[in-house]
Amino acid sequence: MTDIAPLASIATDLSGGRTSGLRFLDEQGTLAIVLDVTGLAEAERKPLEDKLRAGLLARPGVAEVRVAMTAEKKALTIIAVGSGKGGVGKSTLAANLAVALRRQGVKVGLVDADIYGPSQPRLMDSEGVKPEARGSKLAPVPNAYGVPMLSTGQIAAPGQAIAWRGPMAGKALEQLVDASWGDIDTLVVDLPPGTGDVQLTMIQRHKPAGAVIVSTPQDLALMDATRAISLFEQAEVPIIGLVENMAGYACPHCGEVSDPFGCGGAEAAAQTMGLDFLGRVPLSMGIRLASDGGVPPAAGTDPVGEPFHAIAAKVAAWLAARKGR
Ligand SMILES: Nc1ncnc2c1ncn2[C@@H]1O[C@H](COP(=O)(O)OP(=O)(O)OP(=O)(O)O)[C@@H](O)[C@H]1O
Repeated sequence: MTDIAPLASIATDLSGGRTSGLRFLDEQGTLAIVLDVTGLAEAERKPLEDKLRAGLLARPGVAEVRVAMTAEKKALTIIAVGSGKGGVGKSTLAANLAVALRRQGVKVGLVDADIYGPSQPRLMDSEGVKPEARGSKLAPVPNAYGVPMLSTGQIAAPGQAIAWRGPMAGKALEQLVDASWGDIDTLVVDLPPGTGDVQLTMIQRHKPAGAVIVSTPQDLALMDATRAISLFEQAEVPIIGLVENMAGYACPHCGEVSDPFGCGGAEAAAQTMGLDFLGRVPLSMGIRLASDGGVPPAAGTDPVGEPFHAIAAKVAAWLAARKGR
């Protein structure tokens, strides 16, 4: 019988210490081995498995190698992006936050759980692309911005998701969050506006690490935002901070800055509530045009992307501080 110890040592070397449980299953030289692929991207796993198998098969007495791949189910850090009401730019912020975090080195994915208006496929330039199944799980759709994404818009027929209630919405969210995310460790989740079923499922089942709340500056939007904030606070989900969107409009012709929705309301509200203010994104034609064209402003070098980078830097610092705790 071939000696196991030298084979185990070869396997350790070939896999960078990821193998265990090496044993012969029969007298004919069938070898079984466990390969821990935790933290490896999907594309890295197969080559490693092949290398290990080839290395072992090259040894005398080994006729077949059965590799069992295992991976620890890692807990994803979820950042929920919410708003009190629709149309305040929550999806725009979620997309750009994800892209900007990626640029800052965070391994981030994006989940579009906005069943009333899934807009991430458009924002991330992957409209019409359906996610494939990887085993029993969905494989996130890649894009040019390095932020794999899954959207309710990709798993439901157009207009169908809006009718989802409680269990259906919960199941959809489950599929999106519990997908085959590979080496992604942080998920930005674009929630529907308000405080409905999806928010409750998100909070109860997937416990976000923190929430970013988006509001426009006017009082009514801020009142709605306050409701979204209290939902998270009641569930003990920390509020990472508040973002003021569509604040201040610079006229493309004369350059004069006006404030159609007011300005500074969200910052003042954050102060009153004892929350961090993450930043202000101006109302800008550039942001609207780039977003509708499937190019998140944070992906380019145009100055319109800068506010998103500043906000993402604060969120990244929050994530780093949380890790250090
Ligand atoms: N700062 C901005 N400047 C200009 N246009 C913006 C800005 N933020 C968002 N928009 C535009 O406003 C519209 C609504 O934005 P978005 O879809 O992000 O809002 P939302 O809060 O996610 O809405 P919903 O809840 O309906 O999904 C989009 O056309 C978007 O391009």
